[in-house]
Amino acid sequence: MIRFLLKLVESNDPELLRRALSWLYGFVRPQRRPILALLGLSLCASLLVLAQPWLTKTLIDDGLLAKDFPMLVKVAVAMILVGILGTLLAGLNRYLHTRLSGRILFALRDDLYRHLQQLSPTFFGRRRIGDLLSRLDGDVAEIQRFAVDSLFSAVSSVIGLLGAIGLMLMLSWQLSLLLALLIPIEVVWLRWMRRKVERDVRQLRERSADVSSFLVETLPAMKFIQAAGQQQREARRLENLGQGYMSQLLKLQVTEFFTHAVPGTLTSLSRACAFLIGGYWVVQGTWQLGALIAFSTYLGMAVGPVQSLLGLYVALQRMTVSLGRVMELQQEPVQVSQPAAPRALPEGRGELRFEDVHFAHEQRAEAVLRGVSALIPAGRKVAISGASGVGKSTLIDLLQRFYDPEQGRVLLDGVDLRELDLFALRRRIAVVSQDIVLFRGSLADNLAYSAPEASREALLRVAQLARLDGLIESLPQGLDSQLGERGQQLSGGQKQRIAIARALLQDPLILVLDEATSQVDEATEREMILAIDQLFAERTRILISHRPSTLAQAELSFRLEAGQLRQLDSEAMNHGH
Ligand SMILES: Nc1ncnc2c1ncn2[C@@H]1O[C@H](COP(=O)(O)OP(=O)(O)OP(=O)(O)O)[C@@H](O)[C@H]1O
Repeated sequence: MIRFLLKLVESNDPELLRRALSWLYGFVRPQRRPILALLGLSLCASLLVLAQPWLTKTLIDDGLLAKDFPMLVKVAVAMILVGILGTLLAGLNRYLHTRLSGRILFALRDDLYRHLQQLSPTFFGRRRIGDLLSRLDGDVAEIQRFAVDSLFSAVSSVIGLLGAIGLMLMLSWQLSLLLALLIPIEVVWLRWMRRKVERDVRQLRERSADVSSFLVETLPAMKFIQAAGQQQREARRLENLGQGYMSQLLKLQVTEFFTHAVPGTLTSLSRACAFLIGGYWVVQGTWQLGALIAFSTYLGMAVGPVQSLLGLYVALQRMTVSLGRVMELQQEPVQVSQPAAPRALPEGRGELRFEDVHFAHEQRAEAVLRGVSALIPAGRKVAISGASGVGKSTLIDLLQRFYDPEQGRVLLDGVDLRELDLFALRRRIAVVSQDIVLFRGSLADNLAYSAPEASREALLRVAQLARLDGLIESLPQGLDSQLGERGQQLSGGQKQRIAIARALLQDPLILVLDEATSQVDEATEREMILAIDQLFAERTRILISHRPSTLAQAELSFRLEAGQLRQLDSEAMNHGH
């Protein structure tokens, strides 16, 4: 099957297409039995459809024209039964078909989403969310439509075509020669139009991704846009994007119109020919009226499948475009993955060692970390300072294995992070960073995000440690109050305190506060850090801040400068930075 499809599609990269098709086949394969059952049903439905014109012919020639009333009644009853059975089968087919295609669609999307879940922040930084959305949504649906719908459409078309041709030959082989003229012309035409359709479809998908990207970017930033007074500009941008989409859509409509119009016109012409020639024979008395009517119906029925088979050819191109876009995501390499034989976290207390760590972000000329070597002893409170953009957060990203060092290693209690169980590692390193993620849901849900099993008491305790009691009291339903989209109704400091409480609940081995208290007043910050120190006296704590008062509380101080981490002696600490 895959080899057959590969032959049909001319691709610039047959190897990629082969991989894409076998990826796709992986989702169709588990559904073999429902597919076979449905194919059986489709076969019955197609045969019933083929039976109708033959019954009409019998009704006219053997009943009406032969003036045989009992025959007329028999054929009429048969027609009613065939009609009812056909309707029932169509309904059942539709239901089972929707169920099958839904299953395949969700399996495809789940697989893709799981893959995206393993990709690095660099990938998400590079990609527009709207574009990802349109690939996960529109393109995946397009593939699923093809994988399921086209299969059935192909089968019923082939049966319809062969059945119709067979019956036409039985009625009149001479008139059937019309098909020998009609079908090749259609095939040549549709093959020629194929490339244009493919190109237009890809462009349309890209225009549609532009619109979703625009909405995804601007809706959350509405307050900023209003404050900057740029509503007009954004409205105009949407208008332009809409026009871009519209003109591409119209272009595709025109291309598709011509793709179908030529075969459609040819069909009407050949049916007219059949009526002229066949009609002449009926008038001459060499052919029966019922046979002529049945023939012309079969001619229409034969051309339909040819069109839909060739339409499938166009749909196949469309699907290849979508498959290409989806495969781009599916093939995106996972930079950081779970080791083949992950080691459990060592029993130590959280000693960190950086050994000659080098790291450069993708597409940046200069490395941010150029030989970082440092020992962060277990159970200590350590400050890391450094100019903005020098790479402090990047260092923490390496600690959580969002990236791996290009050279050198990071060790936790003497074990290279790359050997450890990735999930256990991330679970035991809690990082409160500058970007705080809050989901729609209650305050309690948000606090317990990384530790969903946490008890109510534990939630209240961490909330108190993070000085959230005031906020909880002021909310109408306390811990169970809804936070709203991305916590927009909260102050910056409140969001930071929620993030800290959430990290505490994770019971980390290493707690990193990366500018985590920058929006909290100094007195509250001191209280919180004191509370954390009491709770985690034995754990490693890393504070990253630009605020001297925060840094002054640390037992050890490091400064990141020129890609290297330097330990400051206490004198340097006292003189500030
Ligand atoms: N995903 C990324 N892709 C490319 N470059 C990046 C990426 N993330 C960060 N950088 C770059 O790496 C450098 C270090 O960034 P990082 O966020 O680690 O700095 P920082 O010291 O934490 O800064 P700040 O104190 O302002 O938070 C910056 O020049 C930044 O532009």
